Amino acid sequence: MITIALPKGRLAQETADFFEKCGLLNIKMEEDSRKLIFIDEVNNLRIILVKPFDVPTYVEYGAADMGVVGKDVIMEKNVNIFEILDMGIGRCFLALAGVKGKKEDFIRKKDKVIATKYPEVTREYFEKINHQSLKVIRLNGSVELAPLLGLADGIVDVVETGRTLKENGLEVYEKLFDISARLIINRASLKMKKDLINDIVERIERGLEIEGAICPKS
Ligand SMILES: Nc1ncnc2c1ncn2[C@@H]1O[C@H](COP(=O)(O)OP(=O)(O)OP(=O)(O)O)[C@@H](O)[C@H]1O
Ligand SMILES: O=P(O)(O)OC[C@H]1O[C@H](OP(=O)(O)OP(=O)(O)O)[C@H](O)[C@@H]1O
Repeated sequence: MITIALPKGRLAQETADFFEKCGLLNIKMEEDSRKLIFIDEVNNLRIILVKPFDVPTYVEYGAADMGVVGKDVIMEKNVNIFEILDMGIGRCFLALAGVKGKKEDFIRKKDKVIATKYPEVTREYFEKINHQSLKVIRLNGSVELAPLLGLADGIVDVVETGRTLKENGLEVYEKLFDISARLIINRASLKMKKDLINDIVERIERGLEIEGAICPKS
């Protein structure tokens, strides 16, 4: 049996629909259900629902053989997993943003404070551009409030339509990375359950109508 960790939240429905389309989900997951674990006897699959930031943890430790998670989370958590496929869903981008019209002030400021759900990605980015004095404040959501209330000079956050930034008087200063949901695999499972995993990956690839990017043969 293969255990797949799917993210609760905004990616949940799209991922479940996609798996269904690939013939990989022969069970009904009621939207208002509180169940976190589902068995698909037909496909010999166990589906677990976890918080997006916990998907890589379940996969890294082998509690799940595979999982679906945003590239933003993979970058932030820096876990030892195998990222096999871009599923092309949950498209958005990570951006550095701040108060509209204040980008030049932001650039000139020496001791910058950035609020974000992605402290690691943020530190790495500012290191890469050789910015010396940075304070990162970790928030869990509504990050756009931080520059408005003087908590931070800017934010690093996910942008999809740009509506949240716009409605709060902010703008993108710099686009950092394109994001989409990825299929990730536990490294041991990749070896021990190679055939079962290859079968799932192939079905997903067929669903994506792409070729290549299959499990390494070793
Ligand atoms: N507009 C968007 N805002 C945030 N994430 C998005 C958006 N569009 C796509 N995504 C992707 O969806 C994933 C899950 O987003 P979601 O908002 O459900 O999780 P979360 O904010 O990490 O969870 P929680 O609300 O529990 O903190 C993100 O990691 C990202 O890859
Ligand atoms: O560009 P947009 O289409 O407006 O989407 C981006 C917004 O969506 C996410 O927030 P979410 O709704 O997950 O709420 P949160 O602030 O609690 O993270 C993200 O953190 C942005 O705030």
